[in-house]
Amino acid sequence: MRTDDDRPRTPDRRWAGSDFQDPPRTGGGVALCGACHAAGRCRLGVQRERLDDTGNAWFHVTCPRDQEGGPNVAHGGWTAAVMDECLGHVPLLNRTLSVTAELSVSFVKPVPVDRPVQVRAWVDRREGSRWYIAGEMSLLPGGAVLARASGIWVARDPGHFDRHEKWLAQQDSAGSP
Ligand SMILES: CCCCCCCC(=O)SCCNC(=O)CCNC(=O)[C@H](O)C(C)(C)COP(=O)(O)OP(=O)(O)OC[C@H]1O[C@@H](n2cnc3c(N)ncnc32)[C@H](O)[C@@H]1OP(=O)(O)O
Repeated sequence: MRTDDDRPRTPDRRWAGSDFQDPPRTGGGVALCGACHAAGRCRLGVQRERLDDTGNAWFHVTCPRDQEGGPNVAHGGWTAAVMDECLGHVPLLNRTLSVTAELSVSFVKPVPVDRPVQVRAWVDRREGSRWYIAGEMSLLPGGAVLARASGIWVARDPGHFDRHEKWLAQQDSAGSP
């Protein structure tokens, strides 16, 4: 029986001609990834983003109720995903496609659901193709820190995803071990 996993992979036309450096954005300036592009909104709840003159990127985020973990607080996976998303947008805001190579998250306080929080992200340093990026999530108003994150993003050329598709096809044609 054929399953979803067996379906031949066809080129994804949504990205045709895209260099991935200038993705579609919402009215709030939020860069949309593949599935969020289709949904027309950031499904993680990032509502606004901007880069200021000093190199800080600012994000307004609200944890959706369907990401609740404990009562009225976010699942930790949501917090990690949002930090990945926001920190990873810093190269994009500088017109550079990159992918997450490493991510470390400190969960300082539970994050309330259905309540706006703020994420600030900045570049600590750059070495070769590596961007060392850090950030923190804080409560609004007041600014109490809820989470901190840091990681390494590696700049990629637009052929990154095509090369991955070819690599995947090679893995599939190699068969089971
Ligand atoms: C809006 C549309 C855009 C969508 C963007 C979406 C972004 C994402 O979703 S990211 C998703 C999660 N991340 C991923 O999928 C990444 C998966 N990993 C990879 O693709 C590869 O391991 C990758 C690219 C990180 C490194 O590949 P690799 O073949 O090792 O690259 P290579 O050319 O040898 O190394 C490149 C650089 O990365 C460094 N590097 C590689 N891996 C790591 C690592 N884990 N930690 C730190 N540095 C690393 C190398 O030292 C090298 O540095 P330099 O250029 O300064 O010499």
